[in-house]
Amino acid sequence: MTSKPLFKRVLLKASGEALMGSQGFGIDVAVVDRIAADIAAVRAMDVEVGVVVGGGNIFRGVAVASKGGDRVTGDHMGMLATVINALALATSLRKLGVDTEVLSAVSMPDICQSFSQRAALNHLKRGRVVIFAGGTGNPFFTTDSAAALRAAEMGAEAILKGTQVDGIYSADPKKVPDATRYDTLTHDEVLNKGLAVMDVAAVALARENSIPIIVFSIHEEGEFAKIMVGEGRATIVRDH
Ligand SMILES: Nc1ncnc2c1ncn2[C@@H]1O[C@H](COP(=O)(O)OP(=O)(O)OP(=O)(O)O)[C@@H](O)[C@H]1O
Ligand SMILES: O=c1ccn([C@@H]2O[C@H](COP(=O)(O)O)[C@@H](O)[C@H]2O)c(=O)[nH]1
Repeated sequence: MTSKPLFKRVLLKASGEALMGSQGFGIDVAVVDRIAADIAAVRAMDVEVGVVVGGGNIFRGVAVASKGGDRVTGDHMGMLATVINALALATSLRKLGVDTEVLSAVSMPDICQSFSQRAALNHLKRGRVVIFAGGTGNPFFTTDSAAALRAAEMGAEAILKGTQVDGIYSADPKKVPDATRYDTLTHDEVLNKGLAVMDVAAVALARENSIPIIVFSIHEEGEFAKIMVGEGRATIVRDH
């Protein structure tokens, strides 16, 4: 691929659920290795890459709350799940020779560095992939919100949401098979139409900071790099 990348610094939100592959739970190392290779390809284009990884393959706080458990404890467990995924992804990236640092919103200094904006920017400028673990560090949020927050803090030019589907549809395509797919939308349209591919707080934060959101399938090998040069299949959410 010879085209010049569209962005100098991006934030990838990598689906946690994707990491379990065809298993019902946990981490399929082959899948993590493949996603790491896709990130390495974008890094090789000299793009600075931050990554927020979800935790849906291991734990979501709402699952506890729906069974009568304590939501905050459930969310703490979900945040820990994102740290597990971040460590797995960092391991796969390092195997490929990609300099990578994990920064967690929840302090656990024996395992990884704690997040600070200053440290993160420093790592990015030195060419390291930075994986933001622990979400926002607060319950009642999701890693989509963490992605929008870290993108704003890092001055990222775009959020790339690598998820289970290849874009934003008129309804959840997993539930409504004849839902239609959008090529482009504005942040307001995503919010006003109630398109639930990303949570409201995340879309609102991206809108306030004029950060485009590009939704694509993380299951398509090489798609991340294609999108960086304006190719590939995705829905683009932007102000105009
Ligand atoms: N209008 C819509 N267009 C596209 N997908 C939608 C829409 N509404 C709901 N969805 C669903 O949203 C899902 C993405 O949500 P979510 O962020 O929870 O999953 P994820 O990317 O796997 O993240 P994680 O596992 O890290 O939480 C898609 O897989 C899709 O089924
Ligand atoms: O800022 C955050 C981010 C995440 N959580 C909890 O973690 C899980 C997993 O994240 P997903 O975005 O769903 O993949 C989430 O369901 C929350 O329980 C959080 O509390 N705060």
